[in-house]
Amino acid sequence: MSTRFYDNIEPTDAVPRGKFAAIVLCGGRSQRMGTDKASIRLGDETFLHRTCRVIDDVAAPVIVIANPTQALPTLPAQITVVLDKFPNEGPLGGLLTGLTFLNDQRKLEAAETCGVFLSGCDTPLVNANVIAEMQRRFLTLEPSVDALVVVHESRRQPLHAIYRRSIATQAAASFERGERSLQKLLQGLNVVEVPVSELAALDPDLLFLKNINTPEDLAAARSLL
Ligand SMILES: Nc1nc2c(ncn2[C@@H]2O[C@H](COP(=O)(O)OP(=O)(O)OP(=O)(O)O)[C@@H](O)[C@H]2O)c(=O)[nH]1
Repeated sequence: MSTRFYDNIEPTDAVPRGKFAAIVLCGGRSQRMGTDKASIRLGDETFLHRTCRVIDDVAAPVIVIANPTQALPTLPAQITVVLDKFPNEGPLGGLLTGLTFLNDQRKLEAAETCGVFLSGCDTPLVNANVIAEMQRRFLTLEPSVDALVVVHESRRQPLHAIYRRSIATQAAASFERGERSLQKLLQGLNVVEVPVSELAALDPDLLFLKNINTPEDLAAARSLL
């Protein structure tokens, strides 16, 4: 389906709370790290706590999709934990679990939600200003656009993206076809890309994209704090 680059626009007013929900994925095997990334500490907080705290500033509700066998660290009280329906099947199954939950839960503010920000828990230097800028842009897009995705070094970042709630159908179809890749899902969606250069003024070192997957990545991230 079509892809176009987003034309730069001026930021508008603050985005009303409740317009955007968020899904934070924290299952997975953490094989490269050798220990569950969700519970690793960065400064005073665990990865998962920090990620949720920052995203909670700009999205509600924030849903954590966890593996049923996972021992989760303490989280801010307002964060909802949902068990992954497809544990260890990868991020697409986690996204599908989260979207299904949001679409089913009428009690949640999600009824008014137009978009869902998706993140892993292993980018704990995520930046609320960057997400808010993406939200402002998302609100200006036509309803036919399914997702707004950051592009860094020519690669889409599906775990730093806003998806329309309605793409649960496409996510389910992709999953049922046996696909497990968010990149593959994006190929079938109407995507608007945000070149990372357009967000760099808000986070010049692009810390928001720093994926911490290995002990070496962790040492580098800790040296920044
Ligand atoms: N809920 C859920 N989250 C997942 C799953 N697989 C990966 N994630 C999360 O998605 C993000 C990206 O995961 P990856 O780094 O690609 O994989 P990983 O399993 O965490 O790590 P490796 O085993 O080292 O590849 C991380 O925040 C993971 O916690 C899954 O099956 N379910």
